Amino acid sequence: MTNKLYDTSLSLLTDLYQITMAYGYWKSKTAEKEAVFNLYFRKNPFNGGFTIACGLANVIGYIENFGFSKKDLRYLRSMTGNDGKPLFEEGFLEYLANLKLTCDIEAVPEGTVVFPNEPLVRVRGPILQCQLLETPLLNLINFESLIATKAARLRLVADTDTLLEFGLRRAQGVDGGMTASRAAYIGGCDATSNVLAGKLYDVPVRGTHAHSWVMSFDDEQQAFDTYASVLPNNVTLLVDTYDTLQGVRHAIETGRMLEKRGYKLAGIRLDSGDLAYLSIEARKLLDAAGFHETAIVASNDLDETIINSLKQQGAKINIWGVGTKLVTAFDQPALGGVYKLAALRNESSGAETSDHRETGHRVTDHWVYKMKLSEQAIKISTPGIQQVRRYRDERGFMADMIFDSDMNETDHHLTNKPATMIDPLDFTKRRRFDPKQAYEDLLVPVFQNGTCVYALPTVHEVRARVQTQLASLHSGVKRFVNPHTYPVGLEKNLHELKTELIMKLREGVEQ
Ligand SMILES: Nc1ncnc2c1ncn2[C@@H]1O[C@H](COP(=O)(O)OP(=O)(O)OP(=O)(O)O)[C@@H](O)[C@H]1O
Ligand SMILES: O=P(O)(O)OC[C@H]1O[C@H](OP(=O)(O)OP(=O)(O)O)[C@H](O)[C@@H]1O
Ligand SMILES: O=C(O)c1cccnc1
Repeated sequence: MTNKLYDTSLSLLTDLYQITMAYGYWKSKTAEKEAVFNLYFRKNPFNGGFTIACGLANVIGYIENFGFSKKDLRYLRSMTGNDGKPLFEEGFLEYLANLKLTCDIEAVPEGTVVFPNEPLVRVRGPILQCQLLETPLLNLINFESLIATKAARLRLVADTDTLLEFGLRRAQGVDGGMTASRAAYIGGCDATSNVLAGKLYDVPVRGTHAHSWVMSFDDEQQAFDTYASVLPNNVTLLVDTYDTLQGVRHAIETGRMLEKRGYKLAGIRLDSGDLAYLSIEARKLLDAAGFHETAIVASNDLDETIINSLKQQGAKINIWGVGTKLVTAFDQPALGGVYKLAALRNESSGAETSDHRETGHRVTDHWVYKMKLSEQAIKISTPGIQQVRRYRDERGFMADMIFDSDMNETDHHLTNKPATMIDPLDFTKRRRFDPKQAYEDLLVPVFQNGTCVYALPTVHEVRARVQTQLASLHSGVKRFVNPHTYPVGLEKNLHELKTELIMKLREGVEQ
């Protein structure tokens, strides 16, 4: 289990409207009505072609600790409406005091490559409970997935070089720093400078030293020698405080002293100036002095574009330290994940309900399917108890098909007959998948009836998963400029259900 940063209950970490809606459900006696919500995003971040799912471990921690404490309830009791009277009645607060989550939750494992419109989390349970989870789930999944994706992009350009996350000082607050360090490691960083992330999340911790160390001595050589004497087994010297190449010469002197003592100069760090030119010149000096194994670390407002450019310029950099632009997801500060109601339990037994007749849907099953209309096609939600089937062949991932795992006909269809996937942008484009085609269903059970049934992988296993997932992805999807769109579509029955529902809802609006 992931260690907790906070020991207090986080059940009030939600938007007020979730609690007022919960009150509404309780008051109108619909709190227990079974609902299904899907969490998904609509666009890959950073104009990229993929996203890395991340944040599930913290979601599990949040849910396992869910509960309204006495202090939470006291606060809710103190809340008032426009008339100055209490917002919530006592019976509701008692209900919250005894509330235990009983939801079923399915989710895509952390470290999985995911794409727009695919459910990353599916929550099924009493609507009041599902509703209370909306904001925290989005908060936890959006940010970590964003940072894991940024780190994965950095890893793609850094290739086999070492990648260090240095962002804590520029991160958005304590939790922004903590979760960013975890997600950055998962996405592909090798270590963080954040010591608490090391302790709580088992992320490896690394670091060099700051300019202040050099500035606190009368001269740079003395600063380097003293540092090396104190920590001979961890010497990476920051060489740009005064004159970078002179700093490299001083570092070489310190390296000679270290070698006499049986240690090595692990590295030098460049933090300003032309990093291509300076790294090439520094490498020449180090090599000429026999320090072939001394690494060159670079930092200074780096991101994947600058690293790419530096590599193209032939920079001799082995280790990249990336802070601000990684942990703040500088060029896109949020992933726009949303959480939408997709179905409600059909409580009228047996026969079709009027809702079903309205949708014209031919399956007389357990659900009343729900969707949100919008003028913008991208904002129309997809109904259904969604699952994602990822087909693959020997070359890697082929396509992802979103289907309704509760439609009996569909299940039968999927297991025994070729499945048809419809391109959301052009309904005439269809792909057929043989039932024997290798596949993996992405959503796995995480909570059943409120109990965690998921064996959480270690952060190291999740990090390794990112790399195997990316290796299965076509290089065109991974390129940064105009990436190829990975095929994601709706299974035919789900597509037809969605189309019928849109038509019916539009007719209803026109009348
Ligand atoms: N050869 C290069 N090609 C592309 N970008 C580079 C190159 N060298 C450095 N950069 C990047 O250019 C940006 C500005 O670098 P510069 O050294 O001018 O920074 P600075 O912050 O002004 O310097 P200082 O830290 O001394 O104030 C940084 O993001 C840095 O990573
Ligand atoms: O540049 P980032 O990607 O955010 O990486 C972290 C930065 O933090 C440190 O700088 P410091 O706080 O000392 O400031 P300065 O180097 O900009 O003066 C370090 O020297 C890096 O430059
Ligand atoms: O260890 C480092 O070099 C470091 C740590 C934090 C920020 N910048 C650099």
